[in-house]
Amino acid sequence: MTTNTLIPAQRTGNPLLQASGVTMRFGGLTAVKGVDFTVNQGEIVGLIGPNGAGKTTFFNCLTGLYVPTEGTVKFRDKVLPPTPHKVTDAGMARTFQNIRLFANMTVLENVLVGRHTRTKEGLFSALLRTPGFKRAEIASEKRAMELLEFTGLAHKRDHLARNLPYGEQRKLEIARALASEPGLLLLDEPTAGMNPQETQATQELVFAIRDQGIAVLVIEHDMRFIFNLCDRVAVLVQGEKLVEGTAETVQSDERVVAAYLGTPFEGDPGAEEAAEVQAAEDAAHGTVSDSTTSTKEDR
Ligand SMILES: Nc1ncnc2c1ncn2[C@@H]1O[C@H](COP(=O)(O)OP(=O)(O)OP(=O)(O)O)[C@@H](O)[C@H]1O
Repeated sequence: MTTNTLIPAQRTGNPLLQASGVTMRFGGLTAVKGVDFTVNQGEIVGLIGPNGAGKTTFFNCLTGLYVPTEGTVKFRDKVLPPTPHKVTDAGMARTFQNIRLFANMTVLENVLVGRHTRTKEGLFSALLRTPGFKRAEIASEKRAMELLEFTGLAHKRDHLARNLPYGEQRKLEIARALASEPGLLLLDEPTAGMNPQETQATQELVFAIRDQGIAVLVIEHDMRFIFNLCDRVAVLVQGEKLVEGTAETVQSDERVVAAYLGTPFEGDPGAEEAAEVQAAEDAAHGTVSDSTTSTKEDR
């Protein structure tokens, strides 16, 4: 991976993204409830939680896809504009849970599309192919090639996106997001469907991105990936932030284990269920068994 083409890291630790009291309701359902959340410059932060916990909804609130029902999201101390396009202009870029590439465009063209927020030339100069437009076009292509080298895709520049293997499509999504020169990159399940080698490569890529001074916020179900990668992890459960801290803090928190696995079992596995079945059978046959009186508290 070539990393020397990008700007060196400036890791100051200042707040970059600040969400305060973010709530998102869909009709009667509150998907995200009063979440406070910060990403500092130079950090890799993870957002985890069981299925349906509200992670993607929260992401969508951060990236302008949804306007939160309550609360504010600030990026570099300014309240974020409420549309994805303006959020990208402001310096936040994202990838999606389901890959969204232009399948029939080449790898290079996909990255060039990602550059459009950073080029000032308008439609008029593009149609007339003014000198200014040509200069901007050359600069854009140079930058796009740097990003393809950085993500290890330079040799595939002329391949159609749809012909790339799955892992490379995910990398291309990241290259395209980086093309908007973000200060913060948001990754929604970047390793979904990847094999262990691809997951490892993604981990290295995310570290390299952070080393270029870009903060990263990542949603992921792969716990090993998250705990290896992140400086800090926040856990959402039923729309609320349950715990936030280092990998060690989160891993050792019993509430997190309970949220993922259900309440920890006490007693003999299956004993309570067996007692219920026995009681039902006894009731059906008009008999009484000792097991009917056995409860978890008794044991
Ligand atoms: N557009 C929507 N309209 C109505 N309900 C929604 C909408 N989007 C999400 N929800 C609901 O909000 C809750 C949170 O969903 P969300 O997709 O944010 O969870 P998640 O943590 O990202 O889940 P997963 O890990 O399965 O992707 C769920 O109950 C979901 O059904």
